[in-house]
Amino acid sequence: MARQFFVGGNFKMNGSVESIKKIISYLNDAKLDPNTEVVIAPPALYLLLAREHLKPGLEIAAQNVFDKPNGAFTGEISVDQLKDSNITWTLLGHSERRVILQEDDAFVAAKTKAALDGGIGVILCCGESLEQRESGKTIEVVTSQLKAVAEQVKDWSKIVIAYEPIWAIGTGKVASTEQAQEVHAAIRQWLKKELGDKTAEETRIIYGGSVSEKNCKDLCKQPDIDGFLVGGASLKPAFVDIINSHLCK
Ligand SMILES: O=C(CO)COP(=O)(O)O
Repeated sequence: MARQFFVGGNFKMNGSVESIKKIISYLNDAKLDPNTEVVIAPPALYLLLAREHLKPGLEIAAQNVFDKPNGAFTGEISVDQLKDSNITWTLLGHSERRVILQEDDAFVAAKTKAALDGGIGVILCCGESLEQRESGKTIEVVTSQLKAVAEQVKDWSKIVIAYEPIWAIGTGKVASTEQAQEVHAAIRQWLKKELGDKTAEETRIIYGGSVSEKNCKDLCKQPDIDGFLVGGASLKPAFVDIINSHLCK
């Protein structure tokens, strides 16, 4: 079974009511490849606005969710609150949260479990720093981030893995097609070993890190690259070209 191409737009802490409405109306009017699953992740404050305006068939992700069901957790959002707002996905484990907000593997795993248990799909981010890459630890780092989740979650059918090398995020320094394919293939190999053939065959592994309308066409031809998680370019009209890049696969 061919894996459906998946493109996520991570707006990070960018946008306003006006600019997000503009991006959404651009997406609503654009001719998008119907075979690509499209999910945008605006800041939490704009999730409902996005759901209200984005056309059906295009999905919305939170950028984070908490692992407790409700209660005294100031500043956090629960899985049930996402569901109540028709938000069907969440990003988790983004390197900006791992590094700046010091989220560790166990916390990312607990949140992944909570989201999946509640029926929310997870775009699970992993990736190495430049230092780790230069010391040959890329595969070890990425698989240990995934292993923490595999210890708590056996059913990966609602997980999309986003491989995002930290050194390529927001730097304009995209991983080469060979570098990206090598890590994606290693992740698939790891999935096969830890979770079996079916999970390895069916799990989407998408690439993130300075993806643009220029580099997406070569990247998407790689056999183990099943889509993209796009930061900066998801705020621009170029996002549509990235969504449609699959057409040239
Ligand atoms: O972090 C990213 C997506 O989650 C990638 O960001 P950029 O596309 O801006 O490099």
